[in-house]
Amino acid sequence: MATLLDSLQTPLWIFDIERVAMIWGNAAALALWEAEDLDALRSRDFRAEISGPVLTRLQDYLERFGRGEAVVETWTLYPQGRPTTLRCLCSGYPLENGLAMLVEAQPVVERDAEALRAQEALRHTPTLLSVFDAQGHLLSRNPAARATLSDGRHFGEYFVRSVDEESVYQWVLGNHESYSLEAPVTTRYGERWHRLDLQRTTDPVTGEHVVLVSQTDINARVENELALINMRERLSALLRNLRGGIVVEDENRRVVLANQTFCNLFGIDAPPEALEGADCGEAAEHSKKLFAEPDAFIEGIDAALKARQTVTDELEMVDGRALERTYVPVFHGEIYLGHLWQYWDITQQKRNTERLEHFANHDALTGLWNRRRFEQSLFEIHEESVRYGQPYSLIMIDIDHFKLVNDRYGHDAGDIALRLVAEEMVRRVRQVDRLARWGGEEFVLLLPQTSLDGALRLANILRTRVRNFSLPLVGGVTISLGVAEAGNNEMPMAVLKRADEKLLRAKANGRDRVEPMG
Ligand SMILES: Nc1nc2c(ncn2[C@@H]2O[C@H](COP(=O)(O)OP(=O)(O)OP(=O)(O)O)[C@@H](O)[C@H]2O)c(=O)[nH]1
Repeated sequence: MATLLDSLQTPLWIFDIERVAMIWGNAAALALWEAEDLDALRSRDFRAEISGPVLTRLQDYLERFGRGEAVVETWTLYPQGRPTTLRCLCSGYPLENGLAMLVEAQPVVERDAEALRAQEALRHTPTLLSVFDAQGHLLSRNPAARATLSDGRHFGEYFVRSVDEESVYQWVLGNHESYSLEAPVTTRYGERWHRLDLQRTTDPVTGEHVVLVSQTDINARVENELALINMRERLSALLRNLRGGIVVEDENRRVVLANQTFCNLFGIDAPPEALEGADCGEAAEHSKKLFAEPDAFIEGIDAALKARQTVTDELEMVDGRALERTYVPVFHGEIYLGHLWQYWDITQQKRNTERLEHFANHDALTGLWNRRRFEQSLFEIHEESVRYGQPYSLIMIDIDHFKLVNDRYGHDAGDIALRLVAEEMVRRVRQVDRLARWGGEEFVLLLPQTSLDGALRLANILRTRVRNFSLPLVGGVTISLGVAEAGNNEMPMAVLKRADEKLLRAKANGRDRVEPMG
């Protein structure tokens, strides 16, 4: 019997799974396991050769062997270093105190081995593979497809939207070799985006046309793309609707995006979309003539691009408009992606500010500085005078008997008289002199770099001019003037007080005069 078994080409062996030891093997098995004789095979340590998971699997088989079942396993051994794939029929072999495993091994010819390996690869690949017949009925699936896709038996049940199903049928009918699409499909985890590659091929079993579908999950990528598109759309809508003019440039100074307000501000007739891709350097050269200082417009751009820091400046246009320009560099981490220019028409805002500033500093009736602005200037001149050791003088001026003017000719005529007297005095003083309305019918004149003599001379000239000045309706008025030169380290308010005292004296001494007498 042993001779018969030894003459078989089929390797046979009995393996004690519990002890992880070989009990017996025929001659073909000894050759396969590269053992000289049976003793060598029996004394071999198989714990080093059989992996843990395989051993666990074999131990699980014991129960099945006990029920009389056989199991088919595919193993690859390496006698003389050559891979030899074996299809092994494993069954139970009774021992005195348990069960061993009888293995009948059938070497697999190389072509079959390849097919088996390919089958194994398909079993483990994460790509979902399905085979459909030409009518779209499911023929088979790999484990990944089975685990992921819903139980649908027909191709059409894969797709969430019928439009995709439609296009695939078009392909099936159109007799093309392959077709790819990205579409939302129904999976066990809900609706997911998949990339599907369809390949027309021949069924090795029936010889009929079949369709092999391999699919991969691209949900994360599609979601990112959708989020990006969504964000870009929202951003463009935001920029388009901004009240300011916006132009976004890439790192090569090509327009990425502009809005309508930008086109309006720069007098561009084309729609903002037409600017995309335009060279901003050239466009700026072309637009510089719109600005009161064309070179400053270009220099501002160059400086901002060089510094790559957010900066804001103001530009005056030849047509009188004022623009505020802000440069904002755009970075992704360390990488410079380009920049954004923002232009606001601030003409009205500037006018409002100027108007407010004027109201805050000027007297509404005469247009002269008011007391607040005058005092500010007085302190500045005082500082200068202390620093450079230069004199300055003050003249307090009051119209004589002005109450009578009002009483006789009315308040409106009084107003006109006040304004005209102020204008007449302004005409005579120097550019550097500061005439202000101190209040009521009283004025104050600040004369930088002027000593008492010069101030007295001017005071008399003013007195004469006003006295000789003809006023509508009223006829004429006279003024009284008190003059004081600032003393060393004398505070401005003290100088003012002295000038006021002189004015009171001029009034007391008969009006239409200057005190001190020159
Ligand atoms: N029309 C007009 N009158 C003003 C204004 N401010 C002050 N006055 C008037 O100026 C007059 C000043 O009167 P007073 O302070 O008595 O002095 P005066 O009549 O000029 O007499 P003397 O200064 O002593 O020469 C008052 O009648 C004020 O109502 C103004 O803005 N418009």
